Amino acid sequence: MAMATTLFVGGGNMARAIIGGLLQQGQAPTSIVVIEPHEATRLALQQDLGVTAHADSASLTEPVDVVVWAVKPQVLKPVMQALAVQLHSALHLSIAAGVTTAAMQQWLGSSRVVRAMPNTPALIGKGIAGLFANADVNQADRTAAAAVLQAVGEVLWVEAEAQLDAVTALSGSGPAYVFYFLEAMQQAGQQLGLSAQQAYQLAVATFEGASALAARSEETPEVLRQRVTSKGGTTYAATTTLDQLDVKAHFIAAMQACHDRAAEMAQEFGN
Ligand SMILES: NC(=O)C1=CN([C@@H]2O[C@H](COP(=O)(O)OP(=O)(O)OC[C@H]3O[C@@H](n4cnc5c(N)ncnc54)[C@H](OP(=O)(O)O)[C@@H]3O)[C@@H](O)[C@H]2O)C=CC1
Ligand SMILES: O=C(O)[C@@H]1CCC=N1
Repeated sequence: MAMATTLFVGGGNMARAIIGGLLQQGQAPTSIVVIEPHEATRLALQQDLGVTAHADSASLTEPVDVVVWAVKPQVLKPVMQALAVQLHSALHLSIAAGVTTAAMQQWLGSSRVVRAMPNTPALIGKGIAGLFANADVNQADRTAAAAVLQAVGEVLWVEAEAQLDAVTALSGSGPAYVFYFLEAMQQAGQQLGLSAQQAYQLAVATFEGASALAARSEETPEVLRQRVTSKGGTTYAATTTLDQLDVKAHFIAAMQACHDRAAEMAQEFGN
């Protein structure tokens, strides 16, 4: 029998991304088990990644060290409660948006709970995840939980649990804003006479280049923006239009809505 160390409950998009990272880091496929009710998803995980996937916990015979909870927040409570006794001795790492450590500790009857907010660039090892654990969680458990997410990118600990809702508004949902922006740039490029493919290539390369420049530069984004903006030139025409339309304020409002939804989900799915 394989010695299981990591169990994923829920084998969807995020679970798959993290499992891929763990395997790339050299974790043996035999040490990763997934519980996933959807048969096609189970088969894909087994065939593509070589991990074991069960339909439910009845077939779970392996000992489990770390459980990664990767189901939707809506179903987390009943799923956790159903498996709490069976997984009592494990360290629990939840990636579900909104749901608090206090609620999960209660459902699991365990204090060994770490909460994380990862993002989908984890799929290519370029994720960033916010992590939170309350004072009950010891250093060894914090390190073990962080190691799971470090397999797919950077990690950032926050001091207050509420800050995870801000992490959600920034980096958790953030990739969607970037893709939204790419869609807009592609659409504009086409309207301005480029092909869809040309516009997309230019937009993606611009995002990649500008992000890499920001990451390497010591300057603020404001200064970097000013360097693109020649006096009376084209960028100025674009950014003054953005300012006139109050795009920054609208963007901040969108992120506020994201943050507020995360906090609301804690009430909706955490009781
Ligand atoms: N996607 C993202 O960018 C991010 C997501 N998250 C969080 O990650 C979690 C998972 O999200 P994501 O991967 O996108 O969602 P998915 O819907 O892709 O994955 C969830 C999976 O859990 C399965 N599932 C449902 N019920 C059970 C059960 N009882 N036992 C085991 N598995 C079950 C679902 O199967 P079925 O489809 O058949 O219901 C599905 O395959 C969410 O809590 C979300 O808040 C966090 C950060 C970023
Ligand atoms: O949209 C969501 O609820 C999840 C959490 C962060 C990204 N996706």
